[in-house]
Amino acid sequence: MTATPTTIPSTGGPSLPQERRLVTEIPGPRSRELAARKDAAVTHAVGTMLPAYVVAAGGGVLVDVDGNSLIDLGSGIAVTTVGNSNPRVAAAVAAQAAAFTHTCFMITPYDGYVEVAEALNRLTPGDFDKRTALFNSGAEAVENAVKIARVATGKQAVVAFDHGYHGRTNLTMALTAKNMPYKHGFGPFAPEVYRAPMSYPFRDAGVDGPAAARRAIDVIEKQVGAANLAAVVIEPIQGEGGFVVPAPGFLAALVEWCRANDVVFIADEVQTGFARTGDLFACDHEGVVPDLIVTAKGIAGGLPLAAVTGRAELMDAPHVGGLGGTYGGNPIACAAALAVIETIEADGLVGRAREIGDLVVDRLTALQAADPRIGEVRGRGAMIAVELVKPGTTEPAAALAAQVAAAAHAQGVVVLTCGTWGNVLRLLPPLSISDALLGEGLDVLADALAAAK
Ligand SMILES: Cc1ncc(COP(=O)(O)O)c(CNCCCC(=O)O)c1O
Repeated sequence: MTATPTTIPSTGGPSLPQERRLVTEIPGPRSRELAARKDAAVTHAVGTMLPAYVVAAGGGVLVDVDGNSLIDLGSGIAVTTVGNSNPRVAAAVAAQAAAFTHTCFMITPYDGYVEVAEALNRLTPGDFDKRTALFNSGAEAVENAVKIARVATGKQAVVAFDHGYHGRTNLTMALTAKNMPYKHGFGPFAPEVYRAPMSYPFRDAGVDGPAAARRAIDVIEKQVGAANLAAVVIEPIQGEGGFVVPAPGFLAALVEWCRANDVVFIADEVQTGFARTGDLFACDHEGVVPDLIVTAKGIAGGLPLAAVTGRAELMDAPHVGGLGGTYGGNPIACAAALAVIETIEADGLVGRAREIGDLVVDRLTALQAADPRIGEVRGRGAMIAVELVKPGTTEPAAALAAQVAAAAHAQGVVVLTCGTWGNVLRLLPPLSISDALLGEGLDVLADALAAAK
């Protein structure tokens, strides 16, 4: 193993030097050695976007085994929203780990699970009686939201949307739109899952929200039938599908139709939840109140936790023992979640997400004015995307997006892509990032775009 560089920190959090520092090429020699070991030990089916192996993280940086300090514009896919190794989260995790690590809530319960449920019932949209169930991953929570809706309505069909993403389990693959890399070869998929057209303003040529909702409802009524439909599952802003923000009024019109037809409206806020979009939940932006809301990712600052929260009469529809799992609501993850919620409230992170969004959109919109390859800058809060196209068209430019992302990675900026066509650069910085570091990351991105052919 290559000699350990002197600048390897053992502690993360906001005390890490908030700088972009390249001491080797990215990835460096120690990362490359680890990547070789990964290839010999881990299936290649689990890919890695940027094989710079991390040793510490915090604020807005990731430090790798070679001593490089990278600007983090990905937050581990919208997870470390309050900052990696956030001090409150780290302390809560350490204290809980020292007390007990697991009992299985279904066997001998503990207060952390109840406190998280109480917080979610209080914080999620809707001023009605709610209940919560905790799980481990977003996909698991989406699966259980569908189980709940099916029992509550006595109906089986589920509708998801074009460009939607909901997970990698069998049912959530059926709900997910994009074949590669999520679904290819893994069928057959769960039955009774149908797809409706999404409101995608950049590609909708002037179809407004209500009209897009009528278009979707027409497909649902003709191809599924409300009498057969248990639930509609939708991301208020689609994540993996390209940060697609539906036109105003689309979600509200869908909710209204669901309410009138005994269809459960499930908001998948796995990627948009917990202050990411400049509201505590993306549904809050338009006053949309889902019947069930699925949360994960940002909920626990990196600890695996997910939740289904919703109307008590729906959540209590399954029989006792019908929901659960060994680890659901793990006590350490619950301790992390309570610290995350405290941090979001104490540090005003909803407002910080809006500040970040304004800063990012201003910079990217200025770039767009001079670069016709930028088809659209969109998103809300600290969930902003750039859709890249062939100049003057809406034709996706996936190779350009990949080239820009790779160039940014080489310069020590971690940026992700997404989108049905892979042509969307997405920015998901931790809300703990400084304006200066965020601005430097955007400078690198701008230079990478300018240099890309
Ligand atoms: C809206 C929405 N619902 C559900 C999920 C699934 O959450 P899990 O915790 O990954 O199961 C996601 C996860 N998104 C990132 C997946 C990355 C990948 O697997 O390549 C999401 O964004």
